[in-house]
Amino acid sequence: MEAVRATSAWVASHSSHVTVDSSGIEKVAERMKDSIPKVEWDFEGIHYFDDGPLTVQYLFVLDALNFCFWPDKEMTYDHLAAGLKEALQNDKSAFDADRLQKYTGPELRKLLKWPRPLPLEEERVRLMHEVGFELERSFDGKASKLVESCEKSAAKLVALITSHFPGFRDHTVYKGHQIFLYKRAQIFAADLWGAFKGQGYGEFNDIESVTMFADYIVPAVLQQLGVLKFSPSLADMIESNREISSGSEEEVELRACSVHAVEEIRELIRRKSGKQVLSVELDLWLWAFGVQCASLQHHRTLSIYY
Ligand SMILES: Nc1nc2c(c(CN[C@H]3C=C[C@H](O)[C@@H]3O)cn2[C@@H]2O[C@H](COP(=O)(O)O)[C@@H](O)[C@H]2O)c(=O)[nH]1
Repeated sequence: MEAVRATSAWVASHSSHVTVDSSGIEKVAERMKDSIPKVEWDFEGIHYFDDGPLTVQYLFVLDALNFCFWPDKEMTYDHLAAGLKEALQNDKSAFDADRLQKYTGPELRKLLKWPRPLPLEEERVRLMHEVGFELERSFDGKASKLVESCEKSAAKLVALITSHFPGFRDHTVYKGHQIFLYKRAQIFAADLWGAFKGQGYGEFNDIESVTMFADYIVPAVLQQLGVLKFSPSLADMIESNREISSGSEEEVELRACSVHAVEEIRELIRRKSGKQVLSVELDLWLWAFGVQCASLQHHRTLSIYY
């Protein structure tokens, strides 16, 4: 995750459309230095959990599909998480590696009880197949094996996932430099940590190395908090719901500056109070705040990464 941190910092220092505002960072750090409002993982009560390997399989499939909800206002992350949970409760073998490789678009819709095509449905199906194929080829079909082989290191887990599963390789080229964001690979490590409460499959000795998850909700929250400032043209694109293309300078800056800003907030809290705050905790607080804010205007990019 050092690569995510370093390359995001590089974007922030060469940015043309997004600025990380130091007085905004100061305000948020000051507000949070004594206590970060604690948000429970699964505060929504929508995720499958049985304290065993099937939960790991569920979370891996969930995070393989954890992207691009906005084109259909009603299909949200909550629907996906709850829909996959119900599917698994009804059929414990629904996410077996051989089954994952066979789903069609209409079957996935049926699984999620969704009446119309899902956003980026073909990509979602392709990524399910990829997960099933590679789990079967390299990990006896089990996401739990993948996690076990990382010896309690989130950094190793992210490296292993991104080397085996191309769909998780969330990176881009910005002003000639390769930038890494690894949103879905990192959120899988954080979901394990949150679901298993830092024990068993969720025990990581280096959870502090995980950065925030560069999605489309948190950048908008950081802007509302005065931490990110947008150029007039970018602000106009977001306000008028104009699509921002994947890999454009604007899109990379929105995501990378968010990662960098959360790292700066975390560092400032450490200097002010001596407390080691995790980016994962800051992220969950910011995200939960964002999804509960109905008027939040976020950027719109068609992407399989977030
Ligand atoms: N930064 C960040 N982004 C996150 C999450 C989560 C869910 N995390 C779970 C883990 C424990 C909790 O209890 C949460 O349930 C989803 N997303 C992103 O949001 C967007 C979907 O939004 P909407 O259109 O409103 O459904 C989409 O890009 C999705 O990838 C997070 O935690 N952090």
